[in-house]
Amino acid sequence: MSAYKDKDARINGIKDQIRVVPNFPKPGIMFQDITTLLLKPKEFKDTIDMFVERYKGKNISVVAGIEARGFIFGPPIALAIGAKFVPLRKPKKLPGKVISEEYILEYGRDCLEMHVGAVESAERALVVDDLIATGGTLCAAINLLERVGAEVVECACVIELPDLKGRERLNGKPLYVLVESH
Ligand SMILES: O=P(O)(O)OC[C@H]1O[C@H](OP(=O)(O)OP(=O)(O)O)[C@H](O)[C@@H]1O
Ligand SMILES: Nc1ncnc2[nH]cnc12
Repeated sequence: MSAYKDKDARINGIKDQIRVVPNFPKPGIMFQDITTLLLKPKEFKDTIDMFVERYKGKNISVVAGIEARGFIFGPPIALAIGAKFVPLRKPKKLPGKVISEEYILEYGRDCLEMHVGAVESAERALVVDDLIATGGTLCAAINLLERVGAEVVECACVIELPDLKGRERLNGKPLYVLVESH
């Protein structure tokens, strides 16, 4: 689902603050830069508020944020809905026992890890990131959570690159995005 199609008045303001940088980090990539959105308190707050309005009261006990940019949007959402925040990190960053999932990116390969014991069986989880491109990263995050028995209620991203069809890799898990970029 995309809030963009709902024509919420806040959406255009959010979209306008995302800078598109051609050919970064590699030729042919149109990089969606959310650091410019973070410089604008109103639009940054609108972004968080829109997610909080959607997920408050949905009995979500864990917000899982994906390194690095999911660490910007995930924690304020978690605090506002009364959920814990669990970081899903790149390899060798977490000090405790972890489970790992490898995945393929638009511009390379990577791996996500989660601390064993951070999420318990039957918990209701929301996965948060800034952007879905090919969907490989979100797919790895969903797998990590489901391996420990959690129910992934939805994935939430600020931006979707719909041309890359990442949604189709989420095995039917719902995805909610605020902005589509072509
Ligand atoms: O849908 P996908 O094709 O998997 O791509 C989306 C992922 O790519 C970006 O992160 P990146 O891997 O560049 O890491 P970073 O946030 O640490 O820079 C973005 O923040 C998502 O996490
Ligand atoms: N085009 C893009 N912009 C920003 N982050 C990305 N991650 C994968 N593709 C991306």
